[in-house]
Parts: sequence; C-alpha cells; structure tokens
Amino acid sequence: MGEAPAFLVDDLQNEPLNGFELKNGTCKTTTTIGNKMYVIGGADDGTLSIEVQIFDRSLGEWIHPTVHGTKPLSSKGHSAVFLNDRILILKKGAKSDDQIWFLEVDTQYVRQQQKQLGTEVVAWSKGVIGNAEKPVVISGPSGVGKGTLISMLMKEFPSMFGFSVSHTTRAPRGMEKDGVHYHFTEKSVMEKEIKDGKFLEFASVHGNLYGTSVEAVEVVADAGKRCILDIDVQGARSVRSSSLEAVFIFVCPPSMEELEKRLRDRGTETEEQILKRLRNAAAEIEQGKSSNIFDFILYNDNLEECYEKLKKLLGLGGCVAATPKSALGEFNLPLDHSVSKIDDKIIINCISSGLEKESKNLIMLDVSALKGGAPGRTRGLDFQAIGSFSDGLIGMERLS
Ligand SMILES: Nc1nc2c(ncn2[C@@H]2O[C@H](COP(=O)(O)OP(=O)(O)O)[C@@H](O)[C@H]2O)c(=O)[nH]1
Ligand SMILES: Nc1ncnc2c1ncn2[C@@H]1O[C@H](COP(=O)(O)OP(=O)(O)O)[C@@H](O)[C@H]1O
Repeated sequence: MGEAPAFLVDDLQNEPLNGFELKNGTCKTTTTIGNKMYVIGGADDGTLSIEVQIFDRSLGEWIHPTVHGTKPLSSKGHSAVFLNDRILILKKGAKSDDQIWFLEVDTQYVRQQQKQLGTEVVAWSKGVIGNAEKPVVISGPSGVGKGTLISMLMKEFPSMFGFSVSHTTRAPRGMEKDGVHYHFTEKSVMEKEIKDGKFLEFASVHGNLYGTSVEAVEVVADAGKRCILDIDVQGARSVRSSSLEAVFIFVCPPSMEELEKRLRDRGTETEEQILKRLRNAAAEIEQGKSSNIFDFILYNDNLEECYEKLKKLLGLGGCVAATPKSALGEFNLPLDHSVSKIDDKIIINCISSGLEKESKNLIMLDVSALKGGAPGRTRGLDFQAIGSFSDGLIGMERLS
C-alpha cells in the first residue's frame, strides 16, 4: 500500500478512460473495475516486464498485488479491454505469438489464490489462437503401463502431443534424462518453488515429491501441441479442480499379480520400493475406479488393444482430427491501431500508411469461447479479417 507515484497523479486526476494509454509516455493503461483502477504497463525497475499496480479509489491507496503466472515482456505500448473477469492486453508491435495476453483479476483461480494467500492477487495467462485439444491426464498405479502407452502415442504422433515434464525429488533411473523424463530436483528447491506458486499441482507419491510446473504445461501449449500429463490420483484430483480443462484417463492392470510381474520385470526399483508401490497400488486403483475424477477407465491387458482404445477415446481412431498450427494463419497487430468491444467480439482497427494512400484493416478477435486460463495458457481465441478499407473498397477475408 502507499501513495500514488507522482508521475501518475496528473493522469489519474484526469479520470482516464478504460484501456487508454496514460499521457506520461510510460506505456501504461488504466482499467477501472468498481473501486479498483488497474494500472498496467512497462515496469520502471529495468526488468522490461509489464507491471501491475492497483489504485483503490475508495481508500485513495495503492495496492501492490501478488502477481502469478509468467509476466509478458514490455512492448511499445498496448491496448487494454475489460472482459468480465479479466483484462485483455493487446501488445503493440509484438511477435504474433506474444501479442495477446490476459490479466485475470476476478476468475475462479484468482479468487482461490486470494483466499489462500489473504492478499490481492492477479494472474497472467498468454492467449493462444485456435482450439488446441484439451490436455490429457493419465493416471494409474506404478507399473501398469502409463509410460509405455504415452511413448507409443508420442512416437506415432510426434507433432500432435507434447509431454509435460514433471519435477521430482526421486533419483533418476539408469536411462532417464534430466529435463526429458523429469526435472530431477532437490526437495528444498521444489518446496520453495511450490510456495512461490510455480506449480499447477504437486503430491507426495511413494515417499517422493512430484509436481507439474505451470511452465511445463505452457511450453507444450506454446508449441501448439496437446499436453499429456502422467500424474498420480492426488495430482489428477488437483488438476480436476483447477482451470486446466483436461480429459482424465485411469489405467488399470488386469490383476495385481500381473502388476507385480510388470514391476519386477521392469527391474528399475529395489525390493523395498516395489513393495511400497504395490501397497499403494490397491488404494490408487480403488480411488481411480470409484472417484468422479476420471472420464475413462482403460484396462491394460493386451498392450496393442489398450493402445488402440486409448487412440479411439482421444479421437485418433482412423483419420487424425487435428488442426495443424499453420492452418490458423498469422494474427499481426500493427503499432497503430484502435480497439473497441461489441459483446464478446473485439474489433481492432489497424491503420497502415503506404506511400500514396492510407489503408485501414478491421480485425475481429472472438473471445466468446475462451478455454483454460491461469495458471497456464488461455486457448480458444479466434480471429477474422472483416474488411479492408482503401479507396472506398471493402474486402472480406476469413483467416481462420
Ligand atoms: N501428482 C503428480 N504425480 C506425478 C507427477 N509425475 C509423476 N507422477 C506420478 O508419480 C508416480 C511415480 O512415478 P515414477 O517415479 O516415474 O514411477 P513409475 O510410475 O513406476 O514409472 C506415478 O504414479 C506418476 O504418475 C507429477 O508431476 N505430479
Ligand atoms: N500390456 C502390457 N503387457 C505386458 N507388459 C506391459 C504392458 N504394458 C506395459 N508393460 C511393461 O510393464 C512395465 C511397466 O510399464 P511402464 O510403462 O513403465 O509403467 P508405468 O509408467 O505405469 O509405471 C514395462 O516394462 C512395460 O514394458
């Protein structure tokens, strides 16, 4: 809390309009929601990130919120549009994969975090054009064949699926590579990162700490791929109650005897670890079958048959129904543009001046079907060029 920085006082006294840049040349915008005025813009601390401050108009005080999520880097300016529970930020002159961001101010995730931390919380989430399929959560007891099924999927569809690389405090097995199979980490480091809000979920499994970082899921979404998470039942429960909409699959062994055989034949665990995993397996199978967490239960008896069923429930039976990233086209936002909002359509008026004439392009950004959000990416954005005005001509072109 504190007083308004001097450079902002003049601007704020002039009651700036929502989404308009302040005139002090710092590339900041204000958005007023109730008594709170969100001042968003280039940080003055040399970090090059976009900073968020909140001015409580009823108390006349500044609030410095806890900011979750990866912050966008600052740009040559931005437009801000308020959408019910979040502020859409359109960065000027940014690269096409870095121009649309959301600052969540009153979403379910933000409210949960506020309750938990007892402070004002806001959260950044990058916007992703297109409708990448929902992430896939795969759970099941140790040795049931989750890793084998996931490897088969990634091998057959390398450009479609990306694996969420978890963090763990357990020691690497012979063939496991740091950063590929897991991020192998120290317990104290992981605990600190959990406290700092860097994890989407975490759990203690078979005596070790495992967790999915927000970044692990974001990296896959940014690559335009469908994210696969191999996590235990506790982790699946946490993800189920998060904003990451996913398909939840539980893999069951044909029998406990077969599970034990697979674990022993794999030869990666000590006798003590095998016994611990088998003890935990019964409870996991019980929870997997009886809880309402999972959408599908798969029995992994014959591997090939199980894999075919997995593909079928992911919509991969026969022809592959996936939108290649390139088909979505590019959405480029020029430096010079103005923005207006009609229901859940954002109309962006882009002005570009050539040698002889000035032309205007209208782009419509559709935010009616947003999916996901902080922590992670916001999917489901669509855009369309709805006209170009030059010498009185209007062209219509569908871009996605
Ligand atoms: N909650 C949670 N569980 C995880 C994560 N990563 C792996 N697990 C689970 O931890 C358990 C042990 O994994 P691992 O040590 O690789 O042994 P394995 O299942 O026998 O191959 C499995 O049930 C995994 O699904 C994670 O990020 N979060
Ligand atoms: N359907 C199956 N029938 C026989 N063996 C299997 C089958 N599925 C997996 N396996 C084997 O069982 C062992 C455990 O599989 P893995 O994928 O490592 O399990 P998880 O990742 O669930 O711990 C591996 O040696 C794997 O080759």
